[in-house]
Amino acid sequence: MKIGIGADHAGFNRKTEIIEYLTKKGYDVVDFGAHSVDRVDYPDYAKTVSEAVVNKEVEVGLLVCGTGIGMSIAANKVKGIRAAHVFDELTARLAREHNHANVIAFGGRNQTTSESKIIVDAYLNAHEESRHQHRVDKIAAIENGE
Ligand SMILES: O=C(CO)[C@H](O)[C@H](O)[C@H](O)COP(=O)(O)O
Repeated sequence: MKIGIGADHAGFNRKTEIIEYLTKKGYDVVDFGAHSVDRVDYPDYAKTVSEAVVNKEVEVGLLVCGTGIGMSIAANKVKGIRAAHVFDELTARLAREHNHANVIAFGGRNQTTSESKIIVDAYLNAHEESRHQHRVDKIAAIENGE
């Protein structure tokens, strides 16, 4: 699976750890920056990763900022993105199963590395449940102004 990942300065170190973790597991991880802890703006990275998901350059996106909130808000402005702000194993799993989230956002400042790894594993190992498709379709209808 090809995964896109992005972070701001607050998520940079966690991004680095997650890239190493996922690469060792055999995932193909594309790093969309940031590339240092220099202060940057999270919407720039949310946009880049989200566009890569929509354009099918990657299958899913992972976004890390301080809390995950800003990244999720920004990512959801990109048409076709269902970004979930997740904070534990359950929310990460259900984001995929129920909400068909194609992006997850989480915090580099409010959780530990091992908690982030649990979140990422839960999301990547989960599968979209077809019984929720009609609800996801209704989200798309809202996005399309229907
Ligand atoms: O905006 C955020 C979450 O909603 C992110 O956590 C940012 O990383 C955070 O706002 C950055 O804050 P800083 O004080 O500029 O480091």
